[in-house]
Order: sequence, then structure tokens, then C-alpha cells
Amino acid sequence: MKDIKIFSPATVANVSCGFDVLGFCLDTVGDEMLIRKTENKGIFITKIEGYDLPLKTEDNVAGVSALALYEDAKPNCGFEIEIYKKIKPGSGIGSSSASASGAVYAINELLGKPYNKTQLTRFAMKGEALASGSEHADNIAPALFGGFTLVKSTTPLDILQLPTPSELYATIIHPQIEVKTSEARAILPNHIPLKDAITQWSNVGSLVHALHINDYELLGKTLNDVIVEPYRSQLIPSFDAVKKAAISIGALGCGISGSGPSIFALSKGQKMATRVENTIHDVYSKTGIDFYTFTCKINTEGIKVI
Ligand SMILES: Nc1ncnc2c1ncn2[C@@H]1O[C@H](COP(=O)(O)OP(=O)(O)O)[C@@H](O)[C@H]1O
Ligand SMILES: N[C@@H](CCOP(=O)(O)O)C(=O)O
Repeated sequence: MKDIKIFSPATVANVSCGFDVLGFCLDTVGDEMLIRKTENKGIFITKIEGYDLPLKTEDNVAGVSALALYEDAKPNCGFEIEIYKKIKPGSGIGSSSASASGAVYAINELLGKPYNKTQLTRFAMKGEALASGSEHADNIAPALFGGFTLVKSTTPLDILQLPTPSELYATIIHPQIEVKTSEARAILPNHIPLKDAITQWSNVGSLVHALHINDYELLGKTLNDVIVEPYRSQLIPSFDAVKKAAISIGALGCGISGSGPSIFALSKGQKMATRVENTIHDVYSKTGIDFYTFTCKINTEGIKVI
């Protein structure tokens, strides 16, 4: 195989209570990437469409991740990367992760799959560090593994795959403003009150249990973030109004998607999810800020060849 085209999906990291640990993969929205072998050794980004991003390998998340794999594999060829970007950088639905994980997934396929998904995650984390200043894996893991994932540890890297309730739908509202993950991380405290930590890890454990027993009502109760949301919600216009409206119309829960500005809501069934989307659309229409919304199932497959 000399070339490959892939779909690299958007993802929702943190999932309210699970900062840097929990994440899930979205369907329908994602980047496309075309990667081909070349006789010229090295990693070359030859084309980017959709958003203005650096072509220089070392300045692009996809290039940095690809280089990490390339320097480990030492293949007797190089790779050219074309990125067809659909996820706006700084969106909060894993734009950097889609590039980082897509690049390593595609090159691994072209090399005959010498690496497993955990090893690919490690390479892709190098790209995330370029974007956010931190090697977090909570977007990359759901992109590569699909569904819900929990990053048990980063050293050693240990990713847990969690069950995905079959009737679960995600609704995303993406205000067209940029919130860089690096900036959204810089405003977080280094220390947290013990009582908040107890609440947070109680919710994480309960969320994992809810996924395992397919309990939608319990899942909704766990979507509560007392540590990060109080700081980051201040970066997102009308966040509180969106969250209140989504839950009042029947969403299981609602929170900041990743580092924002996107907001996610989870619902049981497509009918409720559509009702939630219509409601938050009406709320945001009053802000005067450009935005778009979409609703989709949880993507249990992750990155795929197209
Ligand atoms: N291939 C790429 N895809 C997305 N962002 C990239 C890429 N290469 C570099 N970047 C930079 O990374 C940042 C986007 O990362 P981040 O803030 O984490 O956005 P998101 O929350 O959407 O993942 C932007 O500053 C962008 O310029
Ligand atoms: N745990 C990270 C997740 C960033 O997600 P993104 O979609 O905004 O890149 C964080 O919250 O900083």
C-alpha cells in the first residue's frame, strides 16, 4: 500500500468530571487526511485545506506526531501528509487530536501496523504537547480506540476502553470563537480543596459505573465538574444559559467540551437529542455570536480508512 485516506473524528475530552482522563469519540464531524509513501526520507506536509495551519513539519501537530513515530520506526521511506481540516483549531472538539492521531494511524497502516493503539497514542501525545503544552491523551484515546475511554495513567501509558450505551447521543454547540487549550489550561489552579476532589472522583467512578450498567439517569447525575468548569465557563459566553436550558428540556447532562468553547450535552435517544439541539440553538441565537450545532451518535469505531 503506497497511500491511504482516513477520517479522523472529533472528540469530547474531560466529559465534565474527568479532566485529562475521560473522553468520547464523535460521529459525522472530523478531518480527512491523505498520506502517501515517498522515496524522500522524512515527514512532509504537502497540503492543508480548511484552516490556515503551518506546513512546516515541526510546527504542525500532525507533523510532530508523525515525526515521533518515524524516528522510532526508522522506515526506508518518507511520508507526505495532506490535511483536509474540517474541525476548527481551538474548537474544544479535538482539532489538534484529530491531526495528531490521524497522522500516526495512517502511517502505521502504511507500515503494516507495527504499533498497537496504545503505542500510537504515545506518539500522538507529542503532537498534543505542541498544541497545548501538555501531553494529554484524553482526546487521542477516543479518536484511536473509539467510544468512551479512560486514561488510567500516562507513565506508563494505560488506556481503558469503556462501554458506550447504544441510545446515547451527543449534541455540540460550537461558538465561533477560539479558545486555545494552552490558554484554557493556564487559568486552572494548581491546588484544589479536598472536598472538591472528593466530589470529582466520586463522579468519575459513578460515570464509569453508569456506562458499565447502561444507566442513563446515573450517567446524567455524574456530569458535574466542580474543579475546571467554574474557571473555564467564564471563557464561554452564555455557557450557564445553555447548560440550564439543555438540562431543563431533558438532556442527561451538559458541560464544556474539552477546553472549550464548544459545549456538549448528552441525551438518551435521537428525539431528545434533537429537542436539546433546537433548544440550545434558540438560546445561542440571542447572543449575536456565530455558532453551529450538531447532534450525532457516539462513534464506537474511531479513526477509519475511507
Ligand atoms: N494540524 C493541526 N491541527 C489543529 N491545530 C493545529 C495543528 N497544527 C498546529 N495547530 C495549532 O494547535 C492549536 C489547536 O489546538 P487546541 O488549542 O488544542 O485546539 P482544539 O481544542 O480544537 O484541539 C492551534 O493554535 C493551532 O494553530
Ligand atoms: N484535557 C484537555 C482536553 C483538551 O481538549 P480540546 O478538544 O480542547 O483540545 C484540557 O481540558 O485541557
